[in-house]
Amino acid sequence: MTNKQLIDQIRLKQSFLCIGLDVDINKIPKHLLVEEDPIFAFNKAIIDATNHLCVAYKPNTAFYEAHGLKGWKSLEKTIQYLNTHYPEQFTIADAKRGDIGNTSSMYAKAFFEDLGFDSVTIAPYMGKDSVEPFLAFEDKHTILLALTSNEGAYDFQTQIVDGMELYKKVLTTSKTYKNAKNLMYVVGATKATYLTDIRKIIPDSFLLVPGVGAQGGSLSEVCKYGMTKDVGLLVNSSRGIIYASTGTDFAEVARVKAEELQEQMAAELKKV
Ligand SMILES: O=C(O)c1cc(=O)[nH]c(=O)n1[C@@H]1O[C@H](COP(=O)(O)O)[C@@H](O)[C@H]1O
Repeated sequence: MTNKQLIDQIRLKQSFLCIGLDVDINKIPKHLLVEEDPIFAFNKAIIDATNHLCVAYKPNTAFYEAHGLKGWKSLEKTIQYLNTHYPEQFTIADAKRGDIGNTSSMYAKAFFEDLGFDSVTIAPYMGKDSVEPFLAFEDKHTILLALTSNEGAYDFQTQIVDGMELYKKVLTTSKTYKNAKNLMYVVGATKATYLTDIRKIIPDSFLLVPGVGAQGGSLSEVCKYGMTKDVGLLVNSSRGIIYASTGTDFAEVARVKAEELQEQMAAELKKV
C-alpha cells in the first residue's frame, strides 16, 4: 500500500486508528476456547466488527509465537483474512526484528513475501545494513523504533550521543539509508511532547504511535504535536479495544471502544 492510498483511507474513514491484535489466550472470552483456532476466531470477530472504524491492524507476533506452530498458523490465517476480505487495511507485523544483513533479508521475506504484511516494526540498533534489507522491498514499509512508549526508553533512546539524543540520531541517520522513503517510525504516545522536535527532523514521515488507552498516552496531545497536513499518524490501541469486554458481547464492545477513538480522531482531522 502506498502512502497516498493510506492517506485516502484515513480521509475516507475519518480515522487514523490502528487496532492492535495482541491476543492473549488467557484474556479472550471463554466461550471461544471450544473453537478449533480460538485466537483466529477472536481476531475474525474483532476485525469484522471494527474494520469500518480503523485503517490498520497490528498483530504483535509475540502473542502468536508464544504458541509455536499453532500460533504462527493463527497469525497466518489472520493476515490472509485481512488481505482477502479487507485489502484496504494497512497491515503491520509488530515483530521488532533487525539483524546482520543476510538474516534481515530472511526476516523481510518472512513478513513481506510469505505472510504478505504491508509493514514490519524494526529495531534500529544494529544500523544501516540491518535495516536496508527491509527497505529493499519497494512497495512495503519499514517501521523503525525511534522513541518508544515504555519507561526503559530513557535508558538509551534519550541519552546524548555525538551531541544529540540517540532517538534523534536514529531519525537523522536513517534518512540517509537507501530507499528511506519506505520508512515510518514508532513514537510512543506517552512521549507526545517530544513530537515537536521529532517533526523538525522528519516533517512528513508517518508515525506509528502506540500507548493510548492502557498505557495512558493522550490522543489530543499526540495530534497537537505530531499531526501533519497529510495526517502522518497511525495511533494504535490494543488492550483498550480488544479486551473491553470478556463476555459474548466482546466484539460489539470493541466496536464501541473503537468508535469512541474514531470520533475523537474525526474531530482532530477537522483541524488540519
Ligand atoms: O512497536 C510497537 O508497536 C510498540 C512500541 C512502543 O514503543 N510501545 C508499544 O506499546 N508498542 C506496542 O504497541 C502495543 C500497545 O498495546 P496497548 O498498550 O495494549 O495498547 C503492544 O503491541 C506493544 O508491543
